[in-house]
Amino acid sequence: MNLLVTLCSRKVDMPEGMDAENASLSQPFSLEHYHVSDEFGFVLPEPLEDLPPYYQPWMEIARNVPELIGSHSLRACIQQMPLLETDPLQGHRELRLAHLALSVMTMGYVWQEGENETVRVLPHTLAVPYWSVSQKLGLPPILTHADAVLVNWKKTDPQGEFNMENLELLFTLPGGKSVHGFFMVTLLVELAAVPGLRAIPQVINGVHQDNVTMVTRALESISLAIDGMKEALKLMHVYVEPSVFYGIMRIYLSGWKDNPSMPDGLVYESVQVEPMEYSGGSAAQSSLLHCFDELLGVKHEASSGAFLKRMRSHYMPPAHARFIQDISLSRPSLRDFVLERATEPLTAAYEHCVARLVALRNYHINVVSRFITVPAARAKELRLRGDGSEQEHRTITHAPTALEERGTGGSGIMSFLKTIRDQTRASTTSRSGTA
Ligand code: HEM
Repeated sequence: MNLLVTLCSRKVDMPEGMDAENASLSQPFSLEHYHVSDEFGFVLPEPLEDLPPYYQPWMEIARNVPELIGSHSLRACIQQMPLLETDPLQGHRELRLAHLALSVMTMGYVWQEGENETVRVLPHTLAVPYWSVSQKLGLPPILTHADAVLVNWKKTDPQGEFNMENLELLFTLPGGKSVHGFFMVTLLVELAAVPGLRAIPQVINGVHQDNVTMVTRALESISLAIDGMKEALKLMHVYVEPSVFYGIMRIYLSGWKDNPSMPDGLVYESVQVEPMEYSGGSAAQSSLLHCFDELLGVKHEASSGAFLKRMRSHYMPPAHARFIQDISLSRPSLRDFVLERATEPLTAAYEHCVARLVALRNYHINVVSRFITVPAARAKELRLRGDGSEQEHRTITHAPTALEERGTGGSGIMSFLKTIRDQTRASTTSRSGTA
């Protein structure tokens, strides 16, 4: 078999006006080629903490979004902000920090007064540079997982470990400690996956070299990494308060696509006259599970598959989307290789991987139930009966009703997540299924 993996990077579907690189090349499959770090995976290594002094007007507002929302003055501050050029921004890291700062301001601007007093127009002082930076990066002009998690961190002690006590957010949103918990636990899930990402080239190159042992070992590493992701996800229960997530934070993560509170979308002033629609931030935009799905040959059902494809095409850094794409195009596929070789350790390693992925998705469903389904039911009950503590009233009864039953994609959350879990289970090579 050819030692070289042929990678046909197709043009990733991008929103109108955005360019994606389009490369066709032949080389062994490697992470580096896709801006995936050996040490940090999809997380941006050592993100910048500040922009040049010219951008202080942005940074001062972006760093104080929760306070300015609290005093109902964020919108006024943004309207008075000077219109800054984006040409002075140098390189990928400055652009990513600028996108994050502009994203945090935008979410605050739109949702400052909750779901009933939304806006139709994002002022040009924010919309024009935001659109420009988004185009340069190939990201949408809304807060994404790539902003809120992948670049929104620093270590308190640079020599210290990656743990919750040693991680700080660069920018935050209303919700206090739970915002830190939510984004940093998600960051730890990304980091836990890194050994699994490092094993992906070994699987693909191993299949091409017809090296059963290499593929088997790499699959075992991926299983361990998926278990590590699940362990990290458990920290959500320690660091995030469900009522705060549901009642305070969630609206700031929601978008203006399929959202009844903003049925027409949002006009980006001086960018385009017609309103535009974008989905809110979600870890469905993380590249991790997309990679493992493509590697293992998980086939999603039409509607959930379409949602995931949209997340991949429009809401991830283009290099990461190409990574996923090229995993999916690699031939022979891992699944065909496993079926064809049919050796006991290889098949067991593959089945185990699928089972671990099902277990992770099952755990995630429990998390979603605790952080969305249960508080949503409680909010409904409180609205009907009017009892409950003052604290409860301050948090969950103010949650947006438009988001009650829906995910950021507007889907019925639980049936969506269970379908994806069941399709994962169905990719097993045995008839009886696993997990
Ligand atoms: C409090 C914590 C969390 C909640 C409430 C939550 C909620 C949700 C919801 C509602 C969806 C449906 C799609 C959408 O609305 O965007 C979703 C999808 C998804 N979430 Fe989470 N999530 C949480 C944490 C995480 C974390 C830490 C990860 C891992 C990086 C993650 C990974 C995913 C993935 C990959 C999907 C797409 C469905 C799938 O592939 O199984 N979530 N999540």
